[in-house]
Amino acid sequence: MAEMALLKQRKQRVCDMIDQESEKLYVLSQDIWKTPELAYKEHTAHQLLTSFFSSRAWEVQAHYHLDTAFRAQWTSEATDSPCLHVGFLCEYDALPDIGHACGHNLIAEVGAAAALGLRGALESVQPPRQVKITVLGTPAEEDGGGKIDLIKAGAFEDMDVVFMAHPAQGDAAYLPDVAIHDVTVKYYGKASHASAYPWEGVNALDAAILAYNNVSVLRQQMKSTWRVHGIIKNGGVKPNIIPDYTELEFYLRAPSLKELYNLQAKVYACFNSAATATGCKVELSTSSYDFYEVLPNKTLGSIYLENGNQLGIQFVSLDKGINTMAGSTDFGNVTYEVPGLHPYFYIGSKTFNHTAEFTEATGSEEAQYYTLRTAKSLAMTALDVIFNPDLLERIRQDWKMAKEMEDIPSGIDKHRDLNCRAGCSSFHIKNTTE
Ligand SMILES: NCCC[C@H](NC(=O)CCN)C(=O)O
Repeated sequence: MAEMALLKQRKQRVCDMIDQESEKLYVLSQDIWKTPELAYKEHTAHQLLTSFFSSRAWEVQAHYHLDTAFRAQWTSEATDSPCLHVGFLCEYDALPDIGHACGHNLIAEVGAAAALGLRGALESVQPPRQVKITVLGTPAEEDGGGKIDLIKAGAFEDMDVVFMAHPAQGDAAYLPDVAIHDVTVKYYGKASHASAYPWEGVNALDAAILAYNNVSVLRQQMKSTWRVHGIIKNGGVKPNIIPDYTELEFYLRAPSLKELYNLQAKVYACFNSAATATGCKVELSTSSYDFYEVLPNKTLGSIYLENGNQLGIQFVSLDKGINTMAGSTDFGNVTYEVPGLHPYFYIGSKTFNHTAEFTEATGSEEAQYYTLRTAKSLAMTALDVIFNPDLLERIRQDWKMAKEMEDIPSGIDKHRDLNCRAGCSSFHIKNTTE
């Protein structure tokens, strides 16, 4: 009974610490929200977050493998037992034109608040083993995949468990974030006067339209859980010039890597056949890593649900509440490296991510109560793992089983791009410091 009372006291300490910092945390997320920055260009957010942690006696490494990534660390007193390493991730990239329409300013705030709360609890009571808390600033989730750059740089190597949380229309401990492959399709034809001698031209717009329509007819044979969506970024310059260049961008998604690979081959056939039919050349390329699906972890999810319920969170079940089909996130790749938890949290608005209305909601004061409540639930979950060694073993078992369920097609290098196997002509990642 004493142990339970003690744990309850520590969890209260987490909440008290976060409440004490609520003002500063709100200013932090507001300052990020007010200066929306795109993937790999989050210079202001990087500066705000590194200053935030430096001023609170964390060991901070700015420009950590990426110009706009950082690492902030704190370690408790050494004990005879092996150190337990907990990670909290901060995202802070915005979307073009509509700013923080996915609430990454709040993701950063949740990560920072949870880390402060956990440290506060551990400073007030000696944990049974040494604990290292790492806050990782992970840029470029919406475009590129900064977490994957950091995986390749070894940033997750000795972590035992990692947490983050994402704003949504309700609270869910887990949503099936799916695997995604981004591809840019370029068609090269031959210009000619469209009226005087069109027969001399090779029409790149015809190729683009055919490609789009090929995908449209493919849909009848696609699984209901597959997604393919795209835009025509360049369709030509003048009606009287046969377009000699067109460009499209597509996202392909599937619940697992294996299915994504299958879907990719079908969609690439749509792109390539449009080139054949029109006589154009085609180039398929990507500037983003493939994101893997988020592996669920039953044990972490159930501890989080328990802590969230204690704080009054009304979780929605997968089949009733918020959309059972989520988007994608590079946190999925992280869950292949280390057991992780990526819940979704209500911010006081039923509007949808990636809309101007959601941008307004993520910058509102009303979002603060829900944001800090989520941070408290995450930190309390980490506390349970620290003070109950059996949980860590169960978490690891869940993780091993989840990974075994997903047999990545052989020959695919982890975190390499699937393009290497499916005829993509080039693969380049922007703005890394290496
Ligand atoms: N090119 C990757 C797009 C990722 C994007 N992620 C989300 O919306 C999740 C929340 N940021 C997506 O379209 O799923």
